[in-house]
Amino acid sequence: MYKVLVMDGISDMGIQLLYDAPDVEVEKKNGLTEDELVAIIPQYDALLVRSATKVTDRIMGAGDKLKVVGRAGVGVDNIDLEAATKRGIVVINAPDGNTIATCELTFAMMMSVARMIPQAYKKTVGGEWDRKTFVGVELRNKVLGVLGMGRIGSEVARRAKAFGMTVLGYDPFLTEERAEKLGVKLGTVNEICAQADFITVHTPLTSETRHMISRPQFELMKKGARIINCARGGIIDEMALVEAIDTGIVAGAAFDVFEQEPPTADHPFLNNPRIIVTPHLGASTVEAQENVAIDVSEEVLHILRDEPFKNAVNMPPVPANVLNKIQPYFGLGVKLGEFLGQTVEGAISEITVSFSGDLIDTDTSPLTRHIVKGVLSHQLEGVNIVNAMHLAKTRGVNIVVQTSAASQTFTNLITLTLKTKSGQRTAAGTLLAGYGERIVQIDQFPVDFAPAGHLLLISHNDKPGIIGKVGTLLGSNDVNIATMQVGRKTFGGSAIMVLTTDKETPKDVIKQLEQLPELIAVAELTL
Ligand SMILES: NC(=O)c1ccc[n+]([C@@H]2O[C@H](COP(=O)([O-])OP(=O)(O)OC[C@H]3O[C@@H](n4cnc5c(N)ncnc54)[C@H](O)[C@@H]3O)[C@@H](O)[C@H]2O)c1
Ligand SMILES: O=C(O)CC[C@@H](O)C(=O)O
Repeated sequence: MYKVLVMDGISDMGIQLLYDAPDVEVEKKNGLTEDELVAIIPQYDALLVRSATKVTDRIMGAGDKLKVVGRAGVGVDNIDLEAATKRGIVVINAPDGNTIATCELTFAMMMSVARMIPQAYKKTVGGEWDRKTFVGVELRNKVLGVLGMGRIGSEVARRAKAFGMTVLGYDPFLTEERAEKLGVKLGTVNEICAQADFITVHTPLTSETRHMISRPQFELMKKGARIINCARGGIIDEMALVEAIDTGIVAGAAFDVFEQEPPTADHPFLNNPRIIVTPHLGASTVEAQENVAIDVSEEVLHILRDEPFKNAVNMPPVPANVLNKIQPYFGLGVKLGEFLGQTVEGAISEITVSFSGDLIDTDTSPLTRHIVKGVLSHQLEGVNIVNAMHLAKTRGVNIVVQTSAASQTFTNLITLTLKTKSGQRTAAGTLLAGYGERIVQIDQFPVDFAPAGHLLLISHNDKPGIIGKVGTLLGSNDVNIATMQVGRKTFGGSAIMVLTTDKETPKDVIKQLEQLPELIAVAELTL
């Protein structure tokens, strides 16, 4: 008999499947502390949670029989994935079940912010009959900017069209064909900020999306813009928003999520008459809670019964013989993917991986998953080696895997090419005895550096003095260069420079570098 512990008030209707299973015993509990969970978890084979329970390393460490942790929802920020993977515990989520609920909350928020419904309600029930203060705006003929056009963003865009809005969208994975199908015009974040009357965000919270709307973006906005965040706290800079309201740029905002949840009593959103708030209710509908609970229950049963499953967000076991051979390359594969993934702009349409040397006569698919994970990790939340291929496929990214008989120079070589609308970029990496992971080629240029830390990738014209100029500019801005690699094909032609710096290069220093006449492009990467 498998024992399943269900926390956080997950829908009973949704887990009926588990109650009905002859080989499962279900127990429901709420509000346990970490210590209490650590004490009881050894009895259970599966743990189901929403977002309230933090599934920590300690809890999983105590879960002697624990095979699976199920998250009834999308975000797995409350589960220590690394700890689960380390212990062979499968973590599953339910990515589709709350899309409509969150999309509809976004619309409710957009209409509420347009018509100030919560503020009007508060005054009316307080005994005031104030019809002058609450003159709102219509959605029809307005421009809606949608940042993040995945499951929820696409549904929001569809509904906005029905309201007669023009929709501008931005998503690094949105191709023109898909945008056209959705009736969405593509734009950059800054273009959208400058043109939209309403802006809604639907991205994960990543290092790239944290504060993607901050003071510079607010400064671009039309007077009277309205902002909605039903995705994750931190995508919009909360303090910059309050400032933009105070200076009259933003007319209103609606937030379901906060940088810190719950927000403290003195949070500036809580007493601002232009900001309406809800306590992370995006997924809180009867239907969504049932959907996510059904999805997660089905998967938990598959995993407990050793049947195939699909929504794992962490690592599956790899056969020992394959693992022994290819495990040493996993780190290189991820780094190579992360490196090249950060150098391309726009939607990736094809990822080509070519293995040569020692890597040709083994099953490289787990290694390919690591590489694809690395490529996608800057754009997508929760991407890992279990779901990387699936995510690439659902976003229309074609994956080509090739082997080439031998590498003339290296005993092993992984060559990665990413194709986008604006062209393609290639990088190759090798595991070098005594030196570890090295990137040895970028496009047509031979290089040799360790893919780690803060990097500056500079394309430039091979002119005397350029290295000195870059070095002086960085040095005078207190950016210390740890290593430097220069690659060129011909004297005086185009060339590439890869610098490792001891700290992140500030954005204004990048701008100064870009102004050097010999420089073609500068990219700042962190690995
Ligand atoms: N408020 C709630 O209760 C609630 C409920 C469900 C989901 N969510 C959150 O909503 C967000 C969207 O969920 P989803 O199911 O649509 O996810 P999704 O993965 O389907 O879509 C996210 C999209 O963001 C895009 N993206 C990544 N980086 C970007 C960037 N820098 N700029 C623009 N776009 C970028 C991705 O390409 C992807 O298409 C997530 O943060 C999720 O955790 C909140
Ligand atoms: O369980 C919840 O209510 C949170 C839902 C949401 O944030 C998610 O990521 O799915």
